[in-house]
Amino acid sequence: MVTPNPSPVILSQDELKKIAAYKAVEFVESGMVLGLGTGSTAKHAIDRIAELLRIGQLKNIVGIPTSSITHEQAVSLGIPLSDLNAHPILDLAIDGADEVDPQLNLVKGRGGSLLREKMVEAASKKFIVIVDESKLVSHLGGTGLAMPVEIVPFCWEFTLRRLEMLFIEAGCVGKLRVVGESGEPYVSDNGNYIIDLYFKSDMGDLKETSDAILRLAGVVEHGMFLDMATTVIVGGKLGVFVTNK
Ligand SMILES: O=C[C@H](O)[C@H](O)[C@H](O)COP(=O)(O)O
Repeated sequence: MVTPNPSPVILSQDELKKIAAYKAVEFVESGMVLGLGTGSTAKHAIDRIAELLRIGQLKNIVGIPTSSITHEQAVSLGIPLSDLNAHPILDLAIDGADEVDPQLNLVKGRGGSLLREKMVEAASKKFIVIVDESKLVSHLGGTGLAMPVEIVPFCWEFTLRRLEMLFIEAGCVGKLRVVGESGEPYVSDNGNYIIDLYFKSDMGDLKETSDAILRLAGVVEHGMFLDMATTVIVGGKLGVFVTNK
């Protein structure tokens, strides 16, 4: 489905994110338990949900945040929150992504959140992904950008080398994510480190790649979200595109 952009004005990337986010919020209904995503696109959706709650167009929403930063945003906007213990099944989750392939597989986590996102989104009956069109790729990892893997801090260099060895034929290089120029490891919401994997050639079969990473002791989770999204909403210069699985 395509909603054409009626405006001839050139929209910024952030405006395209906002359009996708607002479209996703049209799928939110009163009484829903909602997974609240993380990142600059999800932030727009959360702002919009809070606005609709404020003006009474939405009622009785319970939000399940996917990161501490989203938790803070939702609290500051007065969105009622809970967790997976109290709500093991969610009606809908809305979140951004770093890459989306034609089968609606995703790379997520370049902003540092992936484990809580995956837990919440895997527990949702529906998962709407919101992106601007720059996130669309023909195959995951083909952009040469990072595929994040969350690992335990214990002997992280050992785990990094093991990850590289797994994909040595694909020319895989791993880098510990650090905070700015400090050189200090980035620490996730869960107290873990993140290794960014860069593939010189194709990642290969995605399911096999996923399984191989998850089999490695020391790995907590990775940023490939395979077969999880039920809908992707893309904000593009020609309009908003909605694709359902
Ligand atoms: O780690 C961050 C999350 O997975 C984000 O949802 C993802 O990076 C997309 O973020 P943004 O909407 O800011 O591009």
